[in-house]
Amino acid sequence: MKFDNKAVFQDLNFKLEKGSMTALLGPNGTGKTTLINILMKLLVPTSGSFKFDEKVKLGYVPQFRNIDAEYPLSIKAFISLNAPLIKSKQVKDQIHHELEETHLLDIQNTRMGEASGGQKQRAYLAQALLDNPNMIILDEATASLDPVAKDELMKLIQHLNKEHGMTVLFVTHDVPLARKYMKEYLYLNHGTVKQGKMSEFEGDYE
Ligand SMILES: Nc1ncnc2c1ncn2[C@@H]1O[C@H](COP(=O)(O)OP(=O)(O)OP(=O)(O)O)[C@@H](O)[C@H]1O
Repeated sequence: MKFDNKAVFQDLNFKLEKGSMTALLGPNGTGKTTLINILMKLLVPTSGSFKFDEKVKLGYVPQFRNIDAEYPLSIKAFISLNAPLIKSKQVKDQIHHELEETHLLDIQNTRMGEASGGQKQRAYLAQALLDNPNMIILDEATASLDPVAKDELMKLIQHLNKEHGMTVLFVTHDVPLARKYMKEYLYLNHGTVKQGKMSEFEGDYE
């Protein structure tokens, strides 16, 4: 991938297996977000190609960013933004199910603006789950969350992987967190990528 003739990375060659849990690691500015944008087809690579199995359905949880304290929608209404305006019983049931799955049922009427960082990220996850993805990409979704909220989100991701076979690609700078929850790593640095088992990841680039 090049921007203005400057290569961000080249000769990337990797494969993500169905049901894998991969941390996408790398120093600032090495192209993690660029790579994700390519995978999500938001960016076209300068050259090269990639292919998803035709059964792959992608979901996405964005980087943590704070929502205005005055934001008027409830957690439930926010999640429902990703559902048709006129909601069939089936859609209503699914919203209920995703609220339950992400442990937000009891606080579904709390305003998003008042929710904690962890609750907001779980709401983004619930919103993504409404599309029934079988692969989920998380872009620094735990950055700036406190340790308890990080663990809660990661445990949920782990549950989705174990119980629902969800393939996970998790962009993070948090190597200890990746060691705790991820099974594989992709390490982007010096314009190329290394892949391996998270338990064998050496190096602390921070
Ligand atoms: N649209 C763009 N036009 C020009 N340069 C870009 C564009 N998008 C990204 N870049 C450059 O590409 C490089 C990779 O950026 P990217 O945001 O993908 O890195 P990153 O690994 O996600 O960084 P971080 O860890 O800080 O989030 C950077 O040097 C960035 O300035």
